[in-house]
Amino acid sequence: MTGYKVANGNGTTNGTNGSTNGNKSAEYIAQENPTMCSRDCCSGPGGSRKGNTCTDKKGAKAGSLNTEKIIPTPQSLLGNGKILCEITPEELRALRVLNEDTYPYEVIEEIADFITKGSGMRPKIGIICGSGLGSLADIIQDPKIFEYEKIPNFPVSTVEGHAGRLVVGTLEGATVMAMQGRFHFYEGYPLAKCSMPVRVMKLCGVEYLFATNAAGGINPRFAVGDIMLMHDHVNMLGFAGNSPLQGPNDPRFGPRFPALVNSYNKDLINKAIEIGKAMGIESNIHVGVYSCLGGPNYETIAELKALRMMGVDAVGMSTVHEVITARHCDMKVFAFSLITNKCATEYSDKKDEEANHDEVMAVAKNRQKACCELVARLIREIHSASA
Ligand SMILES: O=P(O)(O)O[C@@H]1C[C@H](O)[C@@H](CO)O1
Ligand code: HPA
Repeated sequence: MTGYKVANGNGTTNGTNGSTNGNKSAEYIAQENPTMCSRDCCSGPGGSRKGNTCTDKKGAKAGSLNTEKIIPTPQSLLGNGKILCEITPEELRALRVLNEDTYPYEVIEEIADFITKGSGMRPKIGIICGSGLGSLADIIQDPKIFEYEKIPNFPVSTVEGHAGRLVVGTLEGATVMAMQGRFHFYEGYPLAKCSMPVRVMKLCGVEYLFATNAAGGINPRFAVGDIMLMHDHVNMLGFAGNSPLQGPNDPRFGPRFPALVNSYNKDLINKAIEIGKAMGIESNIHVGVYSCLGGPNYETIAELKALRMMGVDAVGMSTVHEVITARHCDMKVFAFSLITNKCATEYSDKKDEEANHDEVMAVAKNRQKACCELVARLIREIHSASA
């Protein structure tokens, strides 16, 4: 095979003829090597890293293990437009999707088909569970569960408090699908990939997006455990030239230049305020502006001061790109932040004023009952109004 050949186990570097080459530390090689395929399993020292399960070494002679390390290059995999290793067209397509920032309509359609056929449902309401709020999906009845890693072309969750499962079922009579685990920009995913599941929801039949998050309270009136109903956002990643809608626009999802005023459905906000009153938690319910930063670090005092001056009430690391994607494809949006920590806007040496993810998770756990009730009651209202 072809590839990029580097130092072998002796610390020496081999040229194409296998001899030591003092001038180069590594060089491009083009040769047939019957003992290795070009996949990970054979690229480690001594051949297979995954328990010698490789089946591509048909020509290998017993005892002829090659200790040279071959790092595949694009050129080594593609020769005259032909794939030189054994890879099926489906695997090749999956690799392409994995490497692209945006998902073609057809791939999203396939994922949606996989979910609607697998669950036998066309959900009407989509829920995205924020950090520590996975219990929003636990109250779904007759759940059909899809692990992210088993959904074709789906990313995987890497953050604690985000289980990585899609739960489809019914809640208060309505058909719902919930993401127990979202994708964040700081995990290394481009924004279009972070919010791709919203488009999957759309093609599954979802009309309403419920997006939830854990957030730091910047508004001094907010207390830990309060719920802020989002009525607007400041898209800091957008200020920096980043958008989930970047790249070619597919009009089957929505227009090139969508308007975002009135993104957060006023009827749903008003209904949620009424529900908060009925639950006896009206003093813990606020309406405000959320801003998403890239993370994963929490904000500096100067950043928090600046956000406050801009009119931001709560800060987090998600949701905005999901809302943009949902509005682009004309979904109705309801979103709230659970205030898991108060953000300091004055300098202090107090360690307990520093945000940390354990605290975020603990507060979310404590408040999950109230969050679940709010969501369930609002879904009941939507469902009964449409019945
Ligand atoms: O997924 P959300 O926005 O709820 O998670 C927040 C933001 C970070 O992922 C994490 C920080 O503690 O919680
Ligand atoms: N900042 C950003 N993201 C967060 C915070 C915070 O203070 N709390 C929970 N998620």
